[in-house]
Amino acid sequence: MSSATGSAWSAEAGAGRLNQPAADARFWSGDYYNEGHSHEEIFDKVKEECGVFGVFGHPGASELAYFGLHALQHRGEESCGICTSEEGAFHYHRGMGLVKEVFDRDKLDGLVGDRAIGHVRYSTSGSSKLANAQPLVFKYRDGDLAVCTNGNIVNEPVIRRELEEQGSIFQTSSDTEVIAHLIARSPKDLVEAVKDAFARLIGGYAFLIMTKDRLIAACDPNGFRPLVLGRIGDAYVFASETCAFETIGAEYVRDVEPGELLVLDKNGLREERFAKMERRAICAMEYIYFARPDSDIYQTNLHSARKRMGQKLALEAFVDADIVTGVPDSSISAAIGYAEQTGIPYELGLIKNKYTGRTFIQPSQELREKGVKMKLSAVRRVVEGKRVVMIDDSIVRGTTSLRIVNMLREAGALEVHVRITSPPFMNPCYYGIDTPNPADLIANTKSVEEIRKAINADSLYFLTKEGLMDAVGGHEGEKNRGLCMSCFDHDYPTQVQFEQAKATSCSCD
Ligand SMILES: O=P(O)(O)OC[C@H]1O[C@H](OP(=O)(O)OP(=O)(O)O)[C@H](O)[C@@H]1O
Ligand SMILES: NC(=O)CC[C@H](N)C(=O)O
Ligand code: SF4
Ligand SMILES: [Mg+2]
Repeated sequence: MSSATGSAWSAEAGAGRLNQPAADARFWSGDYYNEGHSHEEIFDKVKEECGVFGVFGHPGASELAYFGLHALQHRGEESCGICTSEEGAFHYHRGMGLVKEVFDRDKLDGLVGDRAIGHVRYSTSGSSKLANAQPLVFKYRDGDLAVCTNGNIVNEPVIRRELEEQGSIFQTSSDTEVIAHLIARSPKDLVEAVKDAFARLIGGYAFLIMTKDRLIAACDPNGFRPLVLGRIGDAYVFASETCAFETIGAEYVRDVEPGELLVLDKNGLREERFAKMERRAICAMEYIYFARPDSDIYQTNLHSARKRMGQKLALEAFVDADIVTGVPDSSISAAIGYAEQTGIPYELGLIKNKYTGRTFIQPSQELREKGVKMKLSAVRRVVEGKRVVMIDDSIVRGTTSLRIVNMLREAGALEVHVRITSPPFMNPCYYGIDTPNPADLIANTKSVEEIRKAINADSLYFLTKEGLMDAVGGHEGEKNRGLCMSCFDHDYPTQVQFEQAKATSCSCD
């Protein structure tokens, strides 16, 4: 095993151990809180996205949606909703919070019908409020229409403005609403109207659309967001991730292809297209971080892919150490891979408190100042006196790494070497991930050596794009072998400048 040298994405401390005070001393002193910043702002980072779930032809549609959404909860915790259809009559319930908080037996019993679409949300377009919770439900000339999406429509501000100028009145500030308007205004048959509407969109999205007699699923022409089709008995199901199928006992059939439109009605399943596949650009962060390890994307299991990322990291940046530890939960798989490849034992050096949600009540000022300790703790007896390799999936603002490195040192680690299973995250995402302001992305303003110093690590290494692509498997013969990596390389697969119009075109929140 050789150690990597000369990579633009690696840095090592000079001779001797780093014992400088935490670079982010204001965090530790509690200044941010004292200045009135909320916990959410302080901990603001790349947020997950959204999850969609659909059922067609099952008497227990709302229950399946409930369990499916519960399995997809990691994709969005702000709000959720389920809309069912019973012979053309729609029933729906939406609320702010987690699936288990928003729904109970009574609510589910009220959601009758043999078809449903459901959603868990992290907002990317339009603020986090009930009006923007999905599925969005409308009445149009042919009856009820419900829509939900995972993703982001880059040119939504332009379409919204155009529609407003033609008289449309929007009920929400969500980008998802434009598709409903485009469909409703078209004189064509539903499927043709939906195809025309999608043809107008630029961005990354996985949509589910339900009308009185149809359920339609569609993915953008680049395939940024995952969407899978499954079967349970005679019924069809759709989900953002296959883990939802495991939960409800459905069988995976296939992934929905970029530019594809699947239509379910009384005649069964029809496979159509609204666009030819553009460059395939599946979100690399799905493989690195967002999706659950027990899910598969294009039949690649996420735990296995992450393990390979860890193995690649070991090959690219070996460091002599006593133990390898992963930052729970998302980096455990990669840490196992790094340990397997190097022969350095994998240890549980860090523990995550599973009861820490995003919106926990802030207790005393003293505890708030040590906020991170509510989420993660170092296992002193495991790390004390050890040289530790710490694997994480990403460094966004750098706050997590800094806190964890310092926590490991406080627990007695002799050295802390940080290995990251993604390239430096330096550009914003326009395709359904809520990223901090580019100026707050640490890799946007700092070199790898500067980041290493800022997070107080003995060495730091980011997996190369090539290592990442090999680990994922990719799709031979296509540019980037089928992954979007724009947040690492700024090579956006679609136009993105519309996004900038947002601030000026839409005054709503
Ligand atoms: O550099 P930062 O801005 O701190 O962000 C990076 C961290 O954020 C994510 O973890 P997070 O704590 O959000 O959740 P997780 O428990 O799902 O990994 C990610 O896994 C990194 O650990
Ligand atoms: N994270 C997402 O996929 C968000 C979907 C949609 N853009 C919204 O904000 O509601
Ligand atoms: S820019 Fe990054 S987070 Fe956004 S879709 Fe591409 S890889 Fe995923
Ligand atoms: Mg993490």
